[in-house]
Amino acid sequence: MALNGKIAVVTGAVMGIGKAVTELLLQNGAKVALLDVNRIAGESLMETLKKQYGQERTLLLNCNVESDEQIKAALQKTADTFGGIDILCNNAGIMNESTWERMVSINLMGVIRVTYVALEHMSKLAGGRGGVIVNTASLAGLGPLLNCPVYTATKHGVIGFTRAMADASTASGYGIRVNALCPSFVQTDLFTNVLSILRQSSHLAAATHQMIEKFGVLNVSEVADALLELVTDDTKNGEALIVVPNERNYITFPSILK
Ligand SMILES: NC(=O)c1ccc[n+]([C@@H]2O[C@H](COP(=O)([O-])OP(=O)(O)OC[C@H]3O[C@@H](n4cnc5c(N)ncnc54)[C@H](O)[C@@H]3O)[C@@H](O)[C@H]2O)c1
Ligand SMILES: CCCCC[C@H](O)/C=C/C=C\C/C=C\C/C=C\CCCC(=O)O
Repeated sequence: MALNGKIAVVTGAVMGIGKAVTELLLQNGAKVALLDVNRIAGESLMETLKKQYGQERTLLLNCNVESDEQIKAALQKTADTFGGIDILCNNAGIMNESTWERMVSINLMGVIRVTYVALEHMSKLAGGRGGVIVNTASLAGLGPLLNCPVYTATKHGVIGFTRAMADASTASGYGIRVNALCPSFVQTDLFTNVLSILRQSSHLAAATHQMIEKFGVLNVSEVADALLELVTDDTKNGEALIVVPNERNYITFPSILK
């Protein structure tokens, strides 16, 4: 898919990975609706983006992915303003094991909520043009992050949802590819904040630090580049792309159900 003139929605768009993805989509000619709950960072980012990419290519929408009402309003506003939706990046996510129900609601249910509303705009069966959805999962969607069992579960859930939606799309003719991105640790506020909690606590801290040493820490632009591959490569559907420093790999899943 060539990106020039395409219309993208990014959730969790104003910080970290979402911000880098937004900037890369804009650099490649797309228009981007930025959905986020952080109004202050959002408004400050919009000032910069409008100066750099013009007044008409970005839209900041206050949208909590826990709210169906806000999601519906945000996607309708995007479609009305830009003329449809071609690309959805489900990226909003948190890591907080002590408020784990909220984490499930954002990390997994948020992806499901936004996807179902987006289908009404994107699916060829609903009058849309088709397109592509990329879900930011994690390497923790493919194996355990030992002191984050619920986070691990949400990301496994995102990968399962991604693969089932990809197969459903092919079988039903939605015209939408659906893929998951699985980065290892990434240098963002989420990572820094969680590390500071980790330092104060936990007999599992040493094991986690070993994992961080083993995998290394990505910068956000490496992650955004990998996400762009999943958006632009029309052969990719139902894929989970692992991203670690200096390396990307597509997962081969067992073929029990095929
Ligand atoms: N940082 C990492 O090490 C890492 C690694 C792999 C995957 N991920 C995943 O990448 C995604 C982005 O993480 P990040 O590290 O950039 O985090 P971040 O905290 O830097 O940015 C997250 C963004 O999401 C927004 N957000 C949070 N809750 C929201 C909600 N309910 N509705 C809408 N927006 C909301 C925040 O305001 C923020 O702008 C998450 O899904 C995370 O699980 C992160
Ligand atoms: C090899 C798996 C890589 C997973 C990356 C994951 O998506 C993001 C991780 C970000 C930071 C993780 C660092 C340490 C986690 C350890 C403890 C966190 C405790 C958090 C809590 O109790 O809420």
